[in-house]
Amino acid sequence: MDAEAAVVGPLAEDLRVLNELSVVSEVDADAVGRAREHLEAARAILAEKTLDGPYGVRFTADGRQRSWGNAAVGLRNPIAPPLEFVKDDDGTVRADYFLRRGYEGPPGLTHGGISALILDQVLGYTATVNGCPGMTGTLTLRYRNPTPLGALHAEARVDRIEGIKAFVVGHISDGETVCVEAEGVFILPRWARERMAAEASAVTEAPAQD
Ligand SMILES: CCCCCCCCCC(=O)SCCNC(=O)CCNC(=O)[C@H](O)C(C)(C)COP(=O)(O)OP(=O)(O)OC[C@H]1O[C@@H](n2cnc3c(N)ncnc32)[C@H](O)[C@@H]1OP(=O)(O)O
Repeated sequence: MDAEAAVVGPLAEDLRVLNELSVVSEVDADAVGRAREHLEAARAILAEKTLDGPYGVRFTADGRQRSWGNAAVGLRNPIAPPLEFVKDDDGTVRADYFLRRGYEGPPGLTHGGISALILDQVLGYTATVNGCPGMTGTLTLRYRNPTPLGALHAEARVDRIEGIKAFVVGHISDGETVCVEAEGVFILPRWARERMAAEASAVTEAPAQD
């Protein structure tokens, strides 16, 4: 982990813990007031200098991609569980992750929208690392069984690629039972196709160099 990650990663982790405590703390009103004074002091420090827009995608000096603001994988984003992916030799992508009690939907269970967030990211990443990057065109979910909170597993594989479209399938399980199944269509957008075509044509038309 680089030096910046070592600073901002723990901040996001602190905020994940605070998110959960906001839901489950049972301290009295006076204690909540005291905690909020500390949080206000922290907010004022962090707000001293901020970006003007979203974090976006940045690159390290050695070319690695940083999606630190991403809501599913972002190192800096306390909303992200975060997910960390492992790619198998056959192209399957897996992630073991842990959902705290702040991700609750039905009582005691994972919110269905959070499962959608995770599957969107896992399936989209799978398309990308298998050579067919694109935006989510369609994501279809089947909630087969209730999804608990806590330790969970997601995985995905490319079913087929048709030109600019990757059809990816995956699921979330609690380690034993499949809870949510997903199918996604990931499409290289028209603007990206046009840019790639323009770049290819510029290379073809460039005068030969001696
Ligand atoms: C390391 C990086 C990892 C990245 C992981 C990312 C995970 C997260 C991904 C997201 O959350 S992305 C955010 C959610 N998605 C969007 O906001 C996408 C918004 N929609 C669009 O940008 C465009 O509608 C889209 C890129 C999906 C398609 O626009 P195009 O102008 O490229 O479509 P076009 O009309 O040229 O159609 C191209 C083909 O796709 C098909 N198509 C278009 N829209 C579709 C759709 N929505 N679903 C399925 N197929 C679709 C269309 O029928 C056609 O098929 P054929 O070539 O077979 O004729």
